[in-house]
Amino acid sequence: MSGYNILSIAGSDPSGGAGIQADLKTFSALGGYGMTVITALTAQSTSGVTGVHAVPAEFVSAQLDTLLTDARVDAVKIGMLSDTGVIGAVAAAIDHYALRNVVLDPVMVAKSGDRLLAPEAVAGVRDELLPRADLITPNIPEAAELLGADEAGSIETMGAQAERLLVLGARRVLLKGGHLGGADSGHSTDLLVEPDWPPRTFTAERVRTHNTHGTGCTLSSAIAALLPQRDDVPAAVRDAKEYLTEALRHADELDAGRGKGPVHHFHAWWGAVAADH
Ligand SMILES: Nc1ncnc2c1ncn2[C@@H]1O[C@H](COP(=O)(O)OP(=O)(O)O)[C@@H](O)[C@H]1O
Ligand SMILES: Cc1ncc(COP(=O)(O)OP(=O)(O)O)c(N)n1
Repeated sequence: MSGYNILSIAGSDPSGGAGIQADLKTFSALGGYGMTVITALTAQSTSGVTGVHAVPAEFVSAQLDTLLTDARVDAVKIGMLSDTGVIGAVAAAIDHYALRNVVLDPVMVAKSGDRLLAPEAVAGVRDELLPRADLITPNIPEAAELLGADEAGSIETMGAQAERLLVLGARRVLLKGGHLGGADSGHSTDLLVEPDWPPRTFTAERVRTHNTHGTGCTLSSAIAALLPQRDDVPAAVRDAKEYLTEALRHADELDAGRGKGPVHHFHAWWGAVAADH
């Protein structure tokens, strides 16, 4: 037996830039075996979302039960969830199957501005899933929605909001700084906050590209793929960010639509770097 099984519980993006499709590309590039439980279909391109068709909660449970009574799962990435019924189904499966290495990307709104989680379901993510995940990876607007606060405008406020998410029951928070403008906009800094450790920052060059569709999905699925390999959250975050930054550097090579294009999962590059770790 070799290799790790990584499960994505998320929505489908036909453009291939975000959601289940981005997750599977990431898992494969990082040496994982990808599995999927689909929570919603979106009609989506690089230019935006024109429709969402949620999978009924009972059928999300059926997918989870069928898969998890058969296969070992070494890590889980949770993305788009749509509604409270689906949130309940996923929370129940985490408990029943004692899922580990659970990374929750609390997806709420696509970069195009289209809503992917019903506003009334935000409380469900906060109360049902946030305490069950080993790591949550909100962006700045998602952290603000979870807290009912204004959006952070500095690394200091990001730190304070991440601490508040710990108080709400999160085990670890990676607050992503991609939406932060301002003085240090030549860099892209994320903040990892966990109990009993000083906050850690992960900084990369800010890649000058318009093509950033799926950055959040790629980062969270890369962390999930790397957690069983590294067995250390900061090391998995460090290497996942390195993978994402390289995928962003190659984004302009793709021609996948007229809007905000996807990042490029550049397999050959990771093969070379993986050998160094
Ligand atoms: N132009 C960029 N160059 C480098 N890293 C970026 C860039 N834009 C976003 N990132 C990184 O991508 C990840 C996700 O970004 P963010 O925009 O904060 O979340 P989301 O994609 O969920 O909205 C973070 O690690 C962030 O630092
Ligand atoms: C089906 C689906 N899931 C998640 C997202 C959001 O993805 P994200 O990585 O945050 O990238 P953007 O859409 O914000 O570029 C999505 N769009 N679709």
